[in-house]
Amino acid sequence: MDDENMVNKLARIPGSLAHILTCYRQNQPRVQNRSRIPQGTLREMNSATANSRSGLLPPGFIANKSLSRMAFSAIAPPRLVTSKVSANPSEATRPTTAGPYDQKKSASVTRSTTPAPKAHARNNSHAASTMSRIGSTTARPTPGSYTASVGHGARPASALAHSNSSLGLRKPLGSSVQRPATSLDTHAEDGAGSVLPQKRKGTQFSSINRSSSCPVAPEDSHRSGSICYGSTAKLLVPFEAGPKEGVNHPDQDSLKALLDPSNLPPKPPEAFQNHATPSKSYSVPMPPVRTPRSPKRPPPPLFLTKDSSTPSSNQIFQNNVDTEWNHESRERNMDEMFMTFMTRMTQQGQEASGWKDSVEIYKSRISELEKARDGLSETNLSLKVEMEHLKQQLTTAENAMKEARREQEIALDDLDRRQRAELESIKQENKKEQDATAAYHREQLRELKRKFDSEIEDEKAKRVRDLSQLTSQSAMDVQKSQIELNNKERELASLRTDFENLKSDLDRERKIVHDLRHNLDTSNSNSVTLESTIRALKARIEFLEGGREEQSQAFESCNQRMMDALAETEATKEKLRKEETLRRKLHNQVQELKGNIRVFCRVRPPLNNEPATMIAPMQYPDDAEESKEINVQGPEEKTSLGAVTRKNHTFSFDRVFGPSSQNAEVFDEISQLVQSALDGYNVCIFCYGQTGSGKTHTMSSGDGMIPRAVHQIYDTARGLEEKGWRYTMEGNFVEVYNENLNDLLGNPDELDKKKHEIRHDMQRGKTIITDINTVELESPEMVESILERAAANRSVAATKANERSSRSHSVFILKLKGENHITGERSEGTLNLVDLAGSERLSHSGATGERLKETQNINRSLSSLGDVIAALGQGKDGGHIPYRNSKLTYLLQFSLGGNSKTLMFVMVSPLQAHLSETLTSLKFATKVHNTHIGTAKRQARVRDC
Ligand SMILES: Nc1ncnc2c1ncn2[C@@H]1O[C@H](COP(=O)(O)OP(=O)(O)OP(=O)(O)O)[C@@H](O)[C@H]1O
Repeated sequence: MDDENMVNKLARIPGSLAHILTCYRQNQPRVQNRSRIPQGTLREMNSATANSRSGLLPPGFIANKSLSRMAFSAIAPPRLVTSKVSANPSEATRPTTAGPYDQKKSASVTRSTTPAPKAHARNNSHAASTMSRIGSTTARPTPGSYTASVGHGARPASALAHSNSSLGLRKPLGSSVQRPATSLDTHAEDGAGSVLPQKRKGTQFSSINRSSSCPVAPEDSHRSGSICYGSTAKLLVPFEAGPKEGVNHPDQDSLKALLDPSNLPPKPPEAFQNHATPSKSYSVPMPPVRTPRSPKRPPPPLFLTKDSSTPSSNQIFQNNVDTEWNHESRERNMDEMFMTFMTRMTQQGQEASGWKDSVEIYKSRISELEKARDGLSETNLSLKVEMEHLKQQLTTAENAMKEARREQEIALDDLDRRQRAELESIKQENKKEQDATAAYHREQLRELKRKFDSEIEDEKAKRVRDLSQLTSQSAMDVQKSQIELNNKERELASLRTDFENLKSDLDRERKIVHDLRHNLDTSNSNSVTLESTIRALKARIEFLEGGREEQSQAFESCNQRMMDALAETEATKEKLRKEETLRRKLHNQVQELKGNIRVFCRVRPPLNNEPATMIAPMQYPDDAEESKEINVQGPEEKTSLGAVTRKNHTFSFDRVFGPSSQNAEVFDEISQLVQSALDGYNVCIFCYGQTGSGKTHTMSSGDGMIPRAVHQIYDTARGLEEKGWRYTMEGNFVEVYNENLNDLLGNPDELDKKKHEIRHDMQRGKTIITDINTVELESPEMVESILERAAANRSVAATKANERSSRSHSVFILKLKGENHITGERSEGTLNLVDLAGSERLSHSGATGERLKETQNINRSLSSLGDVIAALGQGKDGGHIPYRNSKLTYLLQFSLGGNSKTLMFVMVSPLQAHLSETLTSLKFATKVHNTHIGTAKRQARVRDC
């Protein structure tokens, strides 16, 4: 009673669960779900709710927890879950009053919760039509709608609903329905005890989720009314089995039958499966099910679980018995249950006939399949034939392929052979090219070697030339130093002389002073004497004034004697002039008698750095007498018997000067030729000999022939002044180098650059050189400056090229013009002092390049000189004399002819090393010496007086 009171109290609370249940009981439309809850259940719920609110847990709460949850879930508004989407909505919404054997309205069962319209379309071809689930719709709410079906394809995913729709659930309760055995299924049967193959359990024919991985959560399952059974699933079975649900017995056996997997509908035939869509949705021909409609409202649902804690159906039933329901309603229920049972029985009968129809359908299907199998067999046979044909083609193709492979191998072999042959030929060509390239490179190497050798030779020759140039430069420097030393010595001597003179002057002054003092004394005494003399003279005047006539006569006699003396003096001078003319004539005759070309030989002394071992043996047989011979021992020669012998070469000249001879002695011999130049003759004195033999020393040294000649000329000219002669002297100093004329008194920078031409006045016998500096020698001292200037220019030129003194001819030209103002005579002579270049032979010099050119020019000019002398010696004065063969002979044309006097110095080196050149020079000089040049002609004119 307390509970009832409590329930009543709760029922009065609007919105409370008890209130809702009360309203529901009174058929008041307060909620959509009009579930009828059994009193017992309601009481339990009320009790649980009360306990819950009071915070006390009633006994068995835990065991009944899920049940309580189900209770809440049961009163919740039905949830619409689409478990199947019919391909034909009209069919889905069609009432379940369709004919049970209408195949178009056969049930369609799907496992998928997703719509699969195509599956329905395909199933149509197998006479599987969509079967709308029989059940109530939302438009017709059912109070116990845990299995609330859907309208228009939307219904809760109720497992029971599936059960109803499946074939298995249409069978009578407690019996398993085996699907028709077909030939296709035989292989799938596993033992006699199994009603269905194990693999088919829980497969396509049931929408009951058997695995623990139920797609719907347990709680959701409660709401949706689906059944998930497994290890953790709780079973929710609608107590109120709606007519469309097919579960009309709330007893335990019926529930077990529902849950028995063997009651699931059989697997559709394989042929059907073959045509099933991948969506795993398929249709099976369903036996016609006639859905009975419950004439009355179904009893209130009974909540059951599979758990042991759930009271069994008997208990429930016992509880129901214990409830306070009235008997009338129970009788009504029993009647209804009986009616339902009867309906079910009738339905089962109808289903049995439906199964028979299904068997018939299966049989026809089997026959169709057998036909199909026959067709497939034929197809298989044709395919085999085709396979055989293909095998033959394959064999043929393999043979062809082998043949092609063999041909390809042959072709590859040929190609390989050809490539080897080509490779071999390429190798041979490469080898030839390499040989040719190597030969070409060897030739280039040889050419380069030759080129480098020649360059090395040139460089060596150049170095040798430079060395020689340096040597000669140093020799020149030594010579210069020696000249400077000589000058200094001369200056010192002159200073000493001056000192001596000053000393003597001082002595003389002292003597003069002494004399003056003495004279003063004498004068004093003389003055006394003079005074006495004056007195005596006064007495004499007085006496003479008495004898004037006698004195006049004596004066006239003295004057006459003086006039006689003057006449006698004039006669004497005239006689002297005549004697001078006669002397010149006689001098010239003497010179002519001596020969117009004379040869002197001079041997220079050994130098300090030349020991006696280097000196060649030379003897001077007539040194004490005339000194005209020289004996030279030739180089050692081996006789046929092996004895070493030396030839004696004796040469005879106009004069031979030995090593001890001095320039003064030499000049004495040539001074007469200088006099001849003063007398108006052309004189040519040249030195011939090899380099270093003493030519420059003889000709141009401080006491050489040139300065001595100038001094002599000055002295002679001064002496001739009293005889009426006045002389003017002009000097030129030129150089013939490489057949070019250079002015040694000009600008040194113009050496070898400025061109000078030689012009001859054939009528006057004069030679003119263009653009040449002429120095008038006003004093004999000027010749020294001339010589120094020329030597300086040659040294400058030597630094530019080589030793010019030995590689060029130098010609000092002194033009002497004399005029006798008494007699009117004029003379014009030329003195040429020539220092020839070294006469060494080309083969001995070993010269190359520029030096070779010099040597060739030197040899040519010396050879031309010899030719000219030889031509003159042959008496061809009127004939052709080859003066033009060289610049030197052309320059000396009027000094080498018949009216000129020529003196040749052959200079000899005392060195053994120069012996060969010495002999050559002496032989050449002998030839010149043996030449007789015709009578010289004096260039003198006598002015008509
Ligand atoms: N009679 C001599 N007495 C002393 N020394 C001499 C004599 N003759 C030559 N010499 C010396 O010998 C050296 C060579 O003489 P020199 O230069 O005159 O020869 P060269 O024939 O003129 O040579 P180059 O042809 O090169 O001019 C000089 O040092 C010179 O002083």
